[in-house]
Amino acid sequence: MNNEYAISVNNVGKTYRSRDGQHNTVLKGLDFHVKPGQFVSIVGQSGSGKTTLLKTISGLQEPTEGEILVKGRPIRDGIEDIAMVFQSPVLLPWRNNIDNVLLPLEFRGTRTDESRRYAQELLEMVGLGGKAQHYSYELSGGMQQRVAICRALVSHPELLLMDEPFGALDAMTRDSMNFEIQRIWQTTGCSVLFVTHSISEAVWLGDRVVVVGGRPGRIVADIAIDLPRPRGKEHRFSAAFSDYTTEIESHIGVVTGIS
Ligand SMILES: Nc1ncnc2c1ncn2[C@@H]1O[C@H](COP(=O)(O)OP(=O)(O)OP(=O)(O)O)[C@@H](O)[C@H]1O
Repeated sequence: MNNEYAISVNNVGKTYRSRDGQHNTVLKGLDFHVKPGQFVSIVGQSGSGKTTLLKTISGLQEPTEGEILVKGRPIRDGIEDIAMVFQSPVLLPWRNNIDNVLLPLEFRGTRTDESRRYAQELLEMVGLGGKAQHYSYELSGGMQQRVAICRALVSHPELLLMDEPFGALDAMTRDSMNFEIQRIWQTTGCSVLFVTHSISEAVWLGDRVVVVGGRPGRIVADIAIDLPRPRGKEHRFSAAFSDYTTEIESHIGVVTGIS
């Protein structure tokens, strides 16, 4: 079995069946592999199946065709080292921030004194060390999303799946969260799949940008982003950056007929 990849998506398809028997094939023949520690951005038109892809990789739903391997093992083996971050942080309002971070470990029955220390460390890493005992309603949207990221990281995931995590944030907060997530990723070394509607965010963060498009959705482009790390603001204004965004825009347009 191939353990070389953090994730292998092999010929994956997904068809939803509605109650009245209608079939909607959302993804078909998807094939791609993610190396350990890679940051892969995923872009595509609304409705192209990006969220479906992430949910299928996470094991939240099963593929109708093909298979997904995480570190060479089928997802149905109950792989625990995957964590997901959604657009909305969904923190429990009756628990303080550190107890929200610790929630996944409580669900698994693996919470220890050491995990509390680690949760505090994570909050400090995202600049919220002083807010551990506060509640989510006392935080801004960006701060809440940082707590949600800590909650995803507390179980030391090797694979972090992020579905438009910064989509609800204002442009300035989103910018600073991009720096934050780059730093977190470089510190933890986990592999990341990052869905976004922002092509520039996808390019700035990604080692690769995968474009999903068509009906049913398939991979229409997989572009390696050869920009130095760590990336700073200046990279957003480079000629190479602009070439990448133009190329990706053209792939999204080709599939939809928009040019
Ligand atoms: N649970 C479900 N049952 C039936 N159809 C679904 C389900 N989830 C998604 N779909 C359909 O699958 C298609 C793809 O949806 P999905 O949310 O994966 O796209 P997306 O690319 O993430 O969209 P967006 O960018 O707007 O978030 C849509 O037509 C949607 O209506």
